Amino acid sequence: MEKVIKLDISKTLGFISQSDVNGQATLAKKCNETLHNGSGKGNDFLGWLNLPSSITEDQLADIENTAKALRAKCDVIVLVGIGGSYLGSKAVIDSLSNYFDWLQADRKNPVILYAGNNIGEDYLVELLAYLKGKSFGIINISKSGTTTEPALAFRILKAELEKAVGKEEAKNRIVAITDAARGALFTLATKEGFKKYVIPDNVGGRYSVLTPVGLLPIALAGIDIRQLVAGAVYMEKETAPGVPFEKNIAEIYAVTRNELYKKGKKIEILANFNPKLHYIAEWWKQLYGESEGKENKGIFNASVDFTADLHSMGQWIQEGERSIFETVISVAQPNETLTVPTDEENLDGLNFLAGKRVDFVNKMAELGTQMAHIDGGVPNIKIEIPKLDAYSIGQLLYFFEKACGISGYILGVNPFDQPGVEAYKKNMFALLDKPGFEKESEEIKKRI
Ligand SMILES: O=P(O)(O)OC[C@H]1O[C@H](O)[C@H](O)[C@@H](O)[C@@H]1O
Repeated sequence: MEKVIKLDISKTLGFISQSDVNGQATLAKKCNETLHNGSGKGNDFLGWLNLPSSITEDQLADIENTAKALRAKCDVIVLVGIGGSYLGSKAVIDSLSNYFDWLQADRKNPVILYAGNNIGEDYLVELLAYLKGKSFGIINISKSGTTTEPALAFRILKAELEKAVGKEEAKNRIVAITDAARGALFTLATKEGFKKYVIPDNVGGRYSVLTPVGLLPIALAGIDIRQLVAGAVYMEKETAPGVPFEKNIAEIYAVTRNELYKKGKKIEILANFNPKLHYIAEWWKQLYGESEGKENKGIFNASVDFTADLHSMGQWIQEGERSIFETVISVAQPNETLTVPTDEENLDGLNFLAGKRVDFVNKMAELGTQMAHIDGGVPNIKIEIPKLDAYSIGQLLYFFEKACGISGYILGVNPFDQPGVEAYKKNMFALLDKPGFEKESEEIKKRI
């Protein structure tokens, strides 16, 4: 079996035509070239493009050593971060770990928990209660170093860690990943003497999974980051502008989704048939949503976990407004084997499946769903990954990143900024009387 991911757009034809797709080949190629020659919008954020092939042995070894040192000290690691500062790690860790990993008592790797991605008071209190008496460490990730949610969680967690092990030992258990020279987290980490990793200036948060932002937590979870990077390196080559359009899956995916969008398919639903992929979709939603949703345009990104959501959103997908298309991530081979047992009494009527793999049942659900949805007017793009391993996931991440850059340029937006995210922050700061927001505070309070 080939160990590469495959893209199949044949089930969109009928909604769009092959000549619609081919007709955009030159534009897609131009957009891909524009990314590589750095002449497009947001060209100060293109560091992710060659990231896989430029990661050095020293960088990988350093990350692995830090992971080893933390692993030796900590049974639990709290990853503090929001958006691009945690979604990539969680996506990879969840997709490549035993689903019940966090319940295992005899562990080789620390449990990874998350904070700073919400402002839930109960969440933090319950987390602190869990951490009591545990040997824990913190990885604090913030590109800007000024994001409120992680800063707030870190302040609380750091105080707790210092209370538990003392200020000196806490320093050995805290790693900060942030800007090279700016931001509150940079200042704090420098002053306190925490181990620091840098998020390069030219890599935006949602494109940062292959920097220490993703690699350190992923390594801590016991995942082979070299294989992850190797998969991304492979995809970097396969999606380069020199690769002809017919073979360039990033260009084809970017074109296909834009052609569907032009035909009124304004919502893309990323579907999986494996619960471990849930957070890959969450990561993908930030990647595409923040990259393309601007200037009053852009596909709306949604996601579903099948077959669970066939029993909830399945109805809408089958018969609701015909404004959607579906992109399915299909895993060709499971890592484990389980066959349906025979039951003499057959009271549940399932003996027709006896001896069949559970994955065979899943694959028939997938095929049946694809056919039903196409019949219902939902174009279907299929992305097949060979199996859930680090090499395949590395390919998948880079594939989505590359296609996103191309797709954003096809749409005509800057895929590397996110000006709209500031609106809620400004209001929140005004409402909280943050120093520097006095005028906004006065204004907003009149509106309440
Ligand atoms: O890493 P940080 O600077 O803390 O940013 C975390 C996240 O929040 C911001 O508001 C942006 O919208 C995201 O793109 C970013 O990933």
